[in-house]
Amino acid sequence: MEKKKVVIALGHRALGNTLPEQKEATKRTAKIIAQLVKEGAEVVISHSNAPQVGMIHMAMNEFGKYHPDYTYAPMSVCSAMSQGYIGYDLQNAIRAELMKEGIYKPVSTILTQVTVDTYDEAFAEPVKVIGRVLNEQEAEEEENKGNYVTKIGDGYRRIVAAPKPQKIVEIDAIRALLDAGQIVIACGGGGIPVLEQGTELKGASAVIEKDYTSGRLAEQLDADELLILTSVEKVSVNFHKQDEEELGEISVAQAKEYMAEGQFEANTMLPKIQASVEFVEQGEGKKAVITSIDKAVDAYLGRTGTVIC
Ligand SMILES: Nc1ncnc2c1ncn2[C@@H]1O[C@H](COP(=O)(O)OP(=O)(O)O)[C@@H](O)[C@H]1O
Ligand SMILES: NC(=O)OP(=O)(O)O
Repeated sequence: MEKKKVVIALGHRALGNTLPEQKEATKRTAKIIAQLVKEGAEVVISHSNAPQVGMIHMAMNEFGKYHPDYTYAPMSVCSAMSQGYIGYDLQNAIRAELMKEGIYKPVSTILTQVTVDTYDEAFAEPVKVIGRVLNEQEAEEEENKGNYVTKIGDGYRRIVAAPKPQKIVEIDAIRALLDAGQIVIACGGGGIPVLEQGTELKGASAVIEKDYTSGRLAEQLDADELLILTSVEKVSVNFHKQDEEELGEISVAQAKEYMAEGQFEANTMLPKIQASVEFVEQGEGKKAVITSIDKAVDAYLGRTGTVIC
């Protein structure tokens, strides 16, 4: 059995949107992670957090209404809470599945901070959708608080800045655990965004795109593979058009051509392709795979998914 160092990026489908959904979804996801471990994958897991961070932010602000000395809950604090909440469900579910398989491996969640650039242009143009669908009145209330919203379909969603990840502050701790044969959940929700100010790290009002951070994590751990688990088995060109075509194995050059043609939707598929390309360009033999959570094991074994290498 081939041992491979794999960074797994879990999307919405692997986690669900609400508390009960997350409890169930993480159990299903944990079974898949345990299968990957059985197949020889040494895994570090990162994950989405947009629904959860939005929910936490809303709950914190609701709580504040009843406390006169309450201050606005910073997005960075909500990101930290989302890492703890998702990590808690995920690490327990993975631990249980590994035990069922007779595998002993400690599983832990590392609260991970990721630096961003104060001058990142993303701060001027919020695009990252978080939280649940809002009605018109709720959207107006958010705007009155100084938050941003966008109309999607019949409703509204909150949007925040999504600056690019720079340094993963806790990378040495993540690497030490991985090297010790342990399973690590890290960089959840793209990492808690922080600004470096001298010796201090100051929380930034943003949510980092987890696909970009996952790519950065895979680079810094010198992983063999970046496995992005989303809701489609394969990436398509001409997506949702009559001549839609699913992609199997493509080269970095092909991926770049498709990106230049605008084949991938910004803020959903484009970050996955971009992160894959940047990771694969790091060195000989690196591979990025994009597939659905349900097909993860097949894709890991080379039987499906869109592979960029
Ligand atoms: N070219 C494309 N090929 C396949 N899926 C695409 C494409 N462009 C956009 N998508 C959409 O991207 C979605 C995955 O992105 P997103 O929901 O942000 O993922 P996740 O939460 O899993 O990270 C798919 O469900 C699909 O609807
Ligand atoms: N932080 C992040 O990228 O979350 P989503 O994948 O849920 O948008």
